[in-house]
Amino acid sequence: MEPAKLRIAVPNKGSLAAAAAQMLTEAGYRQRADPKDLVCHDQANSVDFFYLRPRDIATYVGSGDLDLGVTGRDLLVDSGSPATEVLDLGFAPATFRFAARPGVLVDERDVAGRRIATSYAGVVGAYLAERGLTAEVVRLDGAVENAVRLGVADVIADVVQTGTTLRQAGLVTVGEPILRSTAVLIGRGDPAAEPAAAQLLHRLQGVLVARRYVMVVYDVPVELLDRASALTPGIESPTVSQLHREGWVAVQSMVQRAAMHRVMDELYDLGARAILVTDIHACRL
Ligand SMILES: Nc1ncnc2c1ncn2[C@@H]1O[C@H](COP(=O)(O)OP(=O)(O)OP(=O)(O)O)[C@@H](O)[C@H]1O
Ligand SMILES: O=P(O)(O)OC[C@H]1O[C@H](OP(=O)(O)OP(=O)(O)O)[C@H](O)[C@@H]1O
Ligand SMILES: [Mg+2]
Repeated sequence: MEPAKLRIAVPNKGSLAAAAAQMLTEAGYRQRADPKDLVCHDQANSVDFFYLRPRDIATYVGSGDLDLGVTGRDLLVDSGSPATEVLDLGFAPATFRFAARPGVLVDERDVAGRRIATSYAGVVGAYLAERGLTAEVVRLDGAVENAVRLGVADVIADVVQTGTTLRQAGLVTVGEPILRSTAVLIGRGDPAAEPAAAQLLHRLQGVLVARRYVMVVYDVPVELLDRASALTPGIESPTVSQLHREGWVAVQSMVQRAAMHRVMDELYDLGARAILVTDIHACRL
């Protein structure tokens, strides 16, 4: 068997794993059938996928042993690896923040001199160093919200998504997030220089656009076409086709999913009819 042209790290479990595999599947790549598999060969695309702990992915990509990887921005920063962010994949959004018992800290600078529990010692260390603050960093593997209750630390620095875990532990966030994270594709150097990597990048960008946009089709009297087009300018320009009915045209255009209902209301109020919205399964702009 010929060696694969591209070797990619994918999270094997945790918050990123299912969404990463889903996105790669939508981009046309083969993913493992069994969640215990360590490797998946995608022969058709000449790609090998390696399933690794998300925390280790930046290490493999930074060393050049793997070409690309999917991980969290916070994990990339924490690793100190020379790997860099290639594409924001949008899923698994989370903030990374300080938290303590209510009233203990007024702002972020008050973490100085405290014991800070975290499983992201790299992120916290860099934050303190940048601001010239000193504090004792207590490294833990997880469930750090318990550290205050158990007396190991005064402050925690951890991933916050819904805030439920913090509330349960009786902690409140302090100041602005230390960083905002999402899942990212990481690489080394210029990944687009390698054709197989450039293709993966294009396919993932296509998935992101397909998720962000819907296709809107509607009929409108020709004298309202300019105003309707202004509501649905699309990415390039809307497609306009002749209708059999005299004086009417059909218009087709990509619209941001988040704006879809507002745009439909505005089109209807303008006089457009038969407004249909469909999902985009894949695209290449
Ligand atoms: N609610 C969340 N909890 C933890 N991580 C989250 C959450 N939402 C998004 N993430 C992101 O997922 C990544 C952490 O994933 P990881 O698999 O290491 O942790 P996990 O889901 O807590 O799994 P585990 O702790 O079981 O190893 C980080 O990039 C983090 O920002
Ligand atoms: O703001 P929330 O929606 O509550 O999510 C954030 C919490 O979820 C994660 O913990 P996880 O369950 O992964 O356990 P861990 O600390 O052992 O990793 C993370 O470390 C926070 O504790
Ligand atoms: Mg966790």
